[in-house]
Amino acid sequence: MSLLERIDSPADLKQLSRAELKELAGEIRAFMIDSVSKTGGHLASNLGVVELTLALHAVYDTPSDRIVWDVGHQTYVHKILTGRRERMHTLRQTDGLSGFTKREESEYDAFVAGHSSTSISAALGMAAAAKVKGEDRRCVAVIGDGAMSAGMAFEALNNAGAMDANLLVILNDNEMSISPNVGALSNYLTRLLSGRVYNTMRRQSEKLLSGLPVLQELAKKAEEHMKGMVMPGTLFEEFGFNYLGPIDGHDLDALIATLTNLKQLSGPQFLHVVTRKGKGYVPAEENPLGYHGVGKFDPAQGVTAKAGGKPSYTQVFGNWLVDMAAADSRLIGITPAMCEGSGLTRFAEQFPGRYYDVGIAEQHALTFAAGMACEGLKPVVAIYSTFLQRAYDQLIHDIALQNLPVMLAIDRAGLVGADGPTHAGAFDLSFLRCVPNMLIAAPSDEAECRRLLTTAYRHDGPSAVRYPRGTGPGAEIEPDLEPLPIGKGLLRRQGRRVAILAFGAPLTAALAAGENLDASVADMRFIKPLDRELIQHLAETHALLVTVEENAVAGGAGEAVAELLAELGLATPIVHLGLPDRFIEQGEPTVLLARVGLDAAGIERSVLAALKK
Ligand SMILES: Cc1ncc(C[n+]2csc(CCOP(=O)(O)OP(=O)(O)O)c2C)c(N)n1
Ligand SMILES: CC(=O)[C@@H](O)[C@H](O)COP(=O)(O)O
Ligand SMILES: [Mg+2]
Repeated sequence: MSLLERIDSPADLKQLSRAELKELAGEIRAFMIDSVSKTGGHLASNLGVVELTLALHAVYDTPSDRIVWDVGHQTYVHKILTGRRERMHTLRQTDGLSGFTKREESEYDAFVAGHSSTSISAALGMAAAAKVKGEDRRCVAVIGDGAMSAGMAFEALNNAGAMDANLLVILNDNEMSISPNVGALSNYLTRLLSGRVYNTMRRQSEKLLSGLPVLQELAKKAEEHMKGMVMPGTLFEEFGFNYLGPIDGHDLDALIATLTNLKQLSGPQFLHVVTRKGKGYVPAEENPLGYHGVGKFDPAQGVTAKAGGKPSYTQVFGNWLVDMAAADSRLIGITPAMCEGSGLTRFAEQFPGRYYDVGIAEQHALTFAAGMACEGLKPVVAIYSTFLQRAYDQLIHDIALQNLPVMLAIDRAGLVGADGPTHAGAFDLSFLRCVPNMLIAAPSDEAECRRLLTTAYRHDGPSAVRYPRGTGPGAEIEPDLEPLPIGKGLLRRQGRRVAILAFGAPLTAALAAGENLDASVADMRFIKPLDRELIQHLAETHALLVTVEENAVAGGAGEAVAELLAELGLATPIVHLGLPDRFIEQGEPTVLLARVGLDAAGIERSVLAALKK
């Protein structure tokens, strides 16, 4: 029996000798590489935190002590150690384990994550709650150097450093976000590690430590291991934390000794740990970006690039951006730390002077774009629907209120599959369409995507084009940069009695359902402004209208159509198909769409049920 097979909870871990823990780290890595190669997942980040996770569960008394993992994409080791090893083959699959932390899944998951930079706030809240309730527990936030760059992390540090909360923040510094980390904080951390700050600080720390017996002891231990040092860190000390580190995050002895000491200290503590993303699997160490999120792969071969096939919507956007940038020197491309995922790689290479990765900073990304737009430039912010949620006030207050020509290229609109509810783009149509001045479009295929991108870009005001993760139906893309008429849809199928109004990607399923039902089917293209004439015509010539969208029904495009019918005084019955009023778990996209009735069969069923009524 392997050591790993003996671990069903952190209590089992505490029975192991130090040598066994080290052996276990190797077993966990081998297990994870094998497991993730079959399920897909965030491999590199997890390989980097094996020792840190082991040390945390060996030292802290979980689940009573709270460990809050930032983003939650690096919690596979935590899952393996907390009774979920045997379900790891279901990770990110339909009805399987979540790829992130999830409170319903385990009492060891202290907080739900998926979006970054929330861990310090949440752990601080827990620490403050423990104090209010008179409970004795430690609260730990584990945050990556990428996640640390977000404003929210600094809001939390600002609050925590001035509070007497028993909070430990562990900065897991691997010099990577998804792509290489960017920004002044990242430069600062690099300087800290390079020793320039470190050496000066070390001299100061010797003085400072003379009055602190526990820290002195800790310093000695760390020195014994020749791996780590104790020193005050300028920035984090200024925020009111005791800063410790940097220590080697793959040295179990140093980690356990340090955490054991820190556990005894009260007040805000900050531990800087240095790890290597992808540690222990050479292809991932050499290419942490390529192994941040992987699909299934052969571990012996590593991840291989797939050639050919239909371009994804992301690629359609990326190609359009390069072409439009060549045509218009005012175009600026902005990403909040999602260069590859948003399809900006070619643009970044070809137009480095007009490309901005602003870090994990969605709010800043939008206001930064607004500033550029004020000066006559044409910013395009490439952003996932789910992360745009972070920047809502910036959209309203800094962009729409001033009617600035900032274009949002909203990727991952609708259900996203394996990432699940934290990453679903379920709400953008609802929260965008109530904002004055917005132009909002949703393409139903790749060719239309390119044309709607041009339409939105040429529009002199705020605009958004939303498109889904993955590929579309495979439409032939014209290379030109021709816009479409704003607020005009297209009747794609003339039928009888029933008119299906499709917004964006669901058009393909709507057309299939329309064939079987002999229904009219319209490709609406625009959510705002709506095609009033087309809707009025369809309402006057059909007995039933059915709207279809991959967005929450509540507040979505369908409700916009209903509002228009009411305004026009038309009483045509209308049915709204879209995402229901609950969060949709992760799974195979086709399965999920079928479950929410947005595949062809589901649309057909809903229409027939409505006709019966
Ligand atoms: C608000 C938000 N924006 C963007 C992302 C996408 N994202 C997920 S992980 C990640 C990089 C995080 O880097 P870091 O915290 O250093 O963790 P690492 O992957 O290096 O372990 C990004 C940008 C996100 N999850 N949440
Ligand atoms: C954890 C995180 O937020 C990202 O890594 C995300 O999982 C990427 O999603 P895509 O695979 O859709 O780019
Ligand atoms: Mg990192």
